[in-house]
Amino acid sequence: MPSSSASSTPSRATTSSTSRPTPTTSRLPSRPSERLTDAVPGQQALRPATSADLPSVAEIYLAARDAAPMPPTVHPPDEVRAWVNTWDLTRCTVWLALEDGAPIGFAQVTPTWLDGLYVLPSAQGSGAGSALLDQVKRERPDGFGLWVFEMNAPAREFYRAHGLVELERTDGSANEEREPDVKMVWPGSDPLAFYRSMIDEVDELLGDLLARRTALTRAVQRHKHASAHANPDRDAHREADVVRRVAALVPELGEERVARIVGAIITESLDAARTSDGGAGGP
Ligand SMILES: O=C(O)C(=O)C[C@]1(C(=O)O)C=C[C@@H](O)C=C1
Repeated sequence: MPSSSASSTPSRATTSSTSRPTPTTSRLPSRPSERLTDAVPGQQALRPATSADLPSVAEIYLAARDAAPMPPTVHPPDEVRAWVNTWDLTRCTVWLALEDGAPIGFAQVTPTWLDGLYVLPSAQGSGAGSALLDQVKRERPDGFGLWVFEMNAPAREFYRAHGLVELERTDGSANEEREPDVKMVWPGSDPLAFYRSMIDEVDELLGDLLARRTALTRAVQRHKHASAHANPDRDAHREADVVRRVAALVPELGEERVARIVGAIITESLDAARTSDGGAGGP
């Protein structure tokens, strides 16, 4: 079943890829200063959910998902109900939107992710989605991320209209539904710090990958030299093949730029292989 966990900043590996917001569109103005804890007849209110609310939360989730342009849930409704019932409200916060005291929507938040924001189809356009999102922004002033299915155009538009930014797209191979999705972020009160901390995380991965790749270039070179290979240093055909494969993964850069990047990596790896043993190159 889907689960969520927290990380210092949003990253693909730590989100529940099944949490998909519904297309909540706000016709009423959002009310950022509103912090109601008690229901007022005829009006909407927000309050944190308790475990006693989880059955209602599950029904909102099922109804909202059903009506949204989202793929069907992989799990049958009773499994979804049982899963929602396991949510640990000491590890995530669930905010409820209420109308006349009855739950009409909810937002599930971890320290760095908005794992889900769903509003009953009958309450969409009532401002409940905006009120929930404003509450999440107040609670997470340093920013947060979320995943939304690419096909869920109304939800993406809703988030864009509320200042969230689309950052990454996937082919869906990592989510349960196998549907392309999009990572969106709200960069919080200090966007530069938010984006930089995300860059730091990616750079860490990049550094690990560079270390692994450099070690492999060294190992291939040693093998080629030891076996008197016909083409011991550069192999243009092989490099062109590498560039094609990498470029297919980064269409935004295009083959020419990728060729320059891959060329620099190989040149510097070959240089490192010649000038030191690097310790981890293996036999
Ligand atoms: O595949 C090889 O033959 C290598 O030597 C490895 C490698 C690389 O690092 O990918 C390095 C140099 C060659 O020009 C092609 C590729």
